[in-house]
Amino acid sequence: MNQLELRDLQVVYSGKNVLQVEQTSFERGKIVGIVGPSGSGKSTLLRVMSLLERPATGMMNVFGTSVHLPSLTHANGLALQRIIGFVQQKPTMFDATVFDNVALGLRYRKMDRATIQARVTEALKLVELEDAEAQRAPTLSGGEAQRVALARVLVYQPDLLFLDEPTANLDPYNVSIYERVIQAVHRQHQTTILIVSHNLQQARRLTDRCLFLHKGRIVEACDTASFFEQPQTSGLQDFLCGRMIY
Ligand SMILES: Nc1ncnc2c1ncn2[C@@H]1O[C@H](COP(=O)(O)OP(=O)(O)OP(=O)(O)O)[C@@H](O)[C@H]1O
Repeated sequence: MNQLELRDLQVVYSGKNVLQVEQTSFERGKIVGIVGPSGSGKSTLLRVMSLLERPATGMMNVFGTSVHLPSLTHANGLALQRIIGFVQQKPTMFDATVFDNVALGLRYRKMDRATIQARVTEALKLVELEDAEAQRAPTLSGGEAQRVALARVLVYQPDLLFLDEPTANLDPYNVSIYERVIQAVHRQHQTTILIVSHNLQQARRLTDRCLFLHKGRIVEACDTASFFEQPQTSGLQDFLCGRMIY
């Protein structure tokens, strides 16, 4: 099965339903944008799909393998976790060199030194930070840190790449590097990419498909051109026009 699918997903915080998805699927090898107002559940959705958080209910089927998310243990989820690359909104840089930060996932996978060296060099070159290998990661600028965070997941060549507001707070130069990298990775590896973005132009530039999340529900999901040119619901129409929606 060439799909990533969610069914009967529900996330509840302090008695409040913050995410409720009956069914949605993502075609393998596509870039999908997730947009919606602040607090609509976008980051929660990515955290749950990255297995960092367990929902109250929900099944996820990843290319034919089905998992019951609430009961998934760390040990049972490990194989799946290893094909997922998640870059969080505010990535943590460990107090080590850029090289060691990027090598982390490969060391967990017990790869040999030569492979680690080659993969890290390649990933840093891709994000245009090959000269920063020896720099202490906490001294990086915000834009550089975001690119290192991306290199840190690209280095293990994930099948699924989840990006949460990857270019918020970056200048146009860093945004364009970041977008080029995403497109190059997608072209080369046909990675399935989900990207949360408040930058509607970016969602339009990068994605094949978009979904609109409002109050924890997927209200609209379609190809990117239709999403922006023919929004069906008043919620999405208002959102795209910059009107406050409730
Ligand atoms: N750990 C938590 N405990 C309680 N409530 C939470 C927790 N995490 C998120 N929430 C709530 O869940 C809702 C969805 O949050 P989420 O961060 O997923 O929204 P978002 O769409 O990503 O927002 P933004 O665009 O502002 O980043 C919000 O109302 C938020 O306050």
